[in-house]
Amino acid sequence: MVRIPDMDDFFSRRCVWVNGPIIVGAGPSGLAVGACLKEQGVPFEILERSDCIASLWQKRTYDRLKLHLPKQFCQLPKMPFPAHYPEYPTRNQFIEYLENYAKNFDIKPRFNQTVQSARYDETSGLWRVRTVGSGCDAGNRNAEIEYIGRWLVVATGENAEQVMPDLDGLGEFCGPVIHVGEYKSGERYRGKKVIVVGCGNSGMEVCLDLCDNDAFPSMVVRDSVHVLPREVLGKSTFDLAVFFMKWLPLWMVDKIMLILAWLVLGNLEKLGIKRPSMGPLELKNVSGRTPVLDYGALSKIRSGDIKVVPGVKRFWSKKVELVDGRFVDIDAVILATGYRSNVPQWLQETDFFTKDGFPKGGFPNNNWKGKSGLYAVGFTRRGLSGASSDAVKVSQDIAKGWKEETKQTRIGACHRRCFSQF
Ligand SMILES: Cc1cc2nc3c(=O)[nH]c(=O)nc-3n(C[C@H](O)[C@H](O)[C@H](O)COP(=O)(O)OP(=O)(O)OC[C@H]3O[C@@H](n4cnc5c(N)ncnc54)[C@H](O)[C@@H]3O)c2cc1C
Ligand SMILES: NC(=O)C1=CN([C@@H]2O[C@H](COP(=O)(O)OP(=O)(O)OC[C@H]3O[C@@H](n4cnc5c(N)ncnc54)[C@H](OP(=O)(O)O)[C@@H]3O)[C@@H](O)[C@H]2O)C=CC1
Ligand SMILES: O=C(O)C(=O)Cc1c[nH]c2ccccc12
Repeated sequence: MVRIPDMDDFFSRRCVWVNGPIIVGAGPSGLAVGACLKEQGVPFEILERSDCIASLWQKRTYDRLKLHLPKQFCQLPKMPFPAHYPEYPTRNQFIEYLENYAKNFDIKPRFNQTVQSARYDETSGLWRVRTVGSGCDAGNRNAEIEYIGRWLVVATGENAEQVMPDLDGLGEFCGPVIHVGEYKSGERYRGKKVIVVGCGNSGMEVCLDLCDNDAFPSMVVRDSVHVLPREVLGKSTFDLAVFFMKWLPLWMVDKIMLILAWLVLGNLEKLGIKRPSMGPLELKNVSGRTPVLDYGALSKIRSGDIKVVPGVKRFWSKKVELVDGRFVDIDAVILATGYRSNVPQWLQETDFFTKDGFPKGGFPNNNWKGKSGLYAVGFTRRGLSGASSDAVKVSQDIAKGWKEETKQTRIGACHRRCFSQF
């Protein structure tokens, strides 16, 4: 990377030339592309808004979190998990693995660099990526830098921003309100009545954690949700789904999943949990809604320790009014209302990315490659295994282009040297 002093512009924004791809995000996706590029000898720069790698995992996940999928579906390319890791590594083990991954491939992201805009300059054929310094480093804070390069890899993730729904009356509620991204453990909720809005994997597990800490959770199920057993006869449900998908069409695998769920978990409608009309895998494909893998929340629902309630009508200072007209006294609110991509906030491009911040086309089509050197990694709705497969494809494609361009530059330089002799 070369700093070009005479390109500092009128507002003294530094410009930095990147001889290779500019990667936005140092989560598992960004690290995986980095590792694959290193192997091919392609230089790159990773820009990360936080002050550490995998900030989602380090800063926005709760203490008891483990990977929901068996480890073979969660490892990144070219470096397996250590053999002593359990089938479902803990959050700390996963972070340790990622730290070692970065160290092993000598990946050094530029931290505290929030990408604010990225646009393709047709005239020069280059991407111009503007960052603003963030974090506590006073020298760096608010400093603007423009990174310029031939390729741009979007690796900011499907979960870049917390979804904070505009719930009626929430401003009038007197107690604490947090998004689940801020939740660490149920300790501070001991003895408290807590409403958890949302019943995805986060909402379910937080309710379980609240029970384990002697709190009294009510979980909002506003519509319907697919709950599947984590394992069937000691075999991971996800593993089974992947196995069946090799031989059978999706709708048939969905039917099998539902039969297995019914056999292991029984009929959930009695518990106030309706299933969507679409099957779990099809729904994940179409809308991104991940089926909940049951970690023990269902038995707490059965025992009445977790109350299932319908949608929220509005909040009052110390209670919540539900759509069925009931009022429930509450001390705290946890919004487990999901996440969204932030790509539309900074990427000035509408050909490849939709307004939801996902690449067009959808998995397994070519949703990793756009035009003019633009790429996406980690938007397949297939978790870490999808990110890994994207990273391999993207790095190979970029390496091909990079080698081609450097060869041409060398030939150009050679021509210039030859001509200069005359
Ligand atoms: C609680 C939770 C548990 C999960 N468990 C699993 C699991 O067990 N198995 C599985 O396969 N998947 C799981 N997932 C899915 C998750 O998406 C992946 O695990 C993984 O984190 C995706 O990696 P990523 O690099 O694409 O995105 P992220 O991990 O979100 O990383 C993106 C990075 O980009 C940075 N960034 C964002 N915007 C900007 C910007 N404008 N400028 C600079 N940097 C920016 C972020 O700070 C972040 O560090 C889980 C998700 C959550 C929320
Ligand atoms: N260990 C693991 O592997 C874990 C993995 N994860 C993953 O992280 C990702 C995010 O999960 P999660 O945080 O649960 O988010 P999800 O997007 O999966 O779930 C969000 C939930 O909030 C509900 N919701 C959204 N807005 C409202 C509203 N206004 N009123 C009422 N309910 C609302 C949704 O309901 P509706 O469906 O009706 O829109 C849904 O139930 C997922 O991919 C998940 O699999 C999360 C936790 C643990
Ligand atoms: O946790 C996520 O977000 C994932 O995408 C991984 C995942 C967990 N459970 C699943 C069920 C179907 C497809 C992906 C997942």
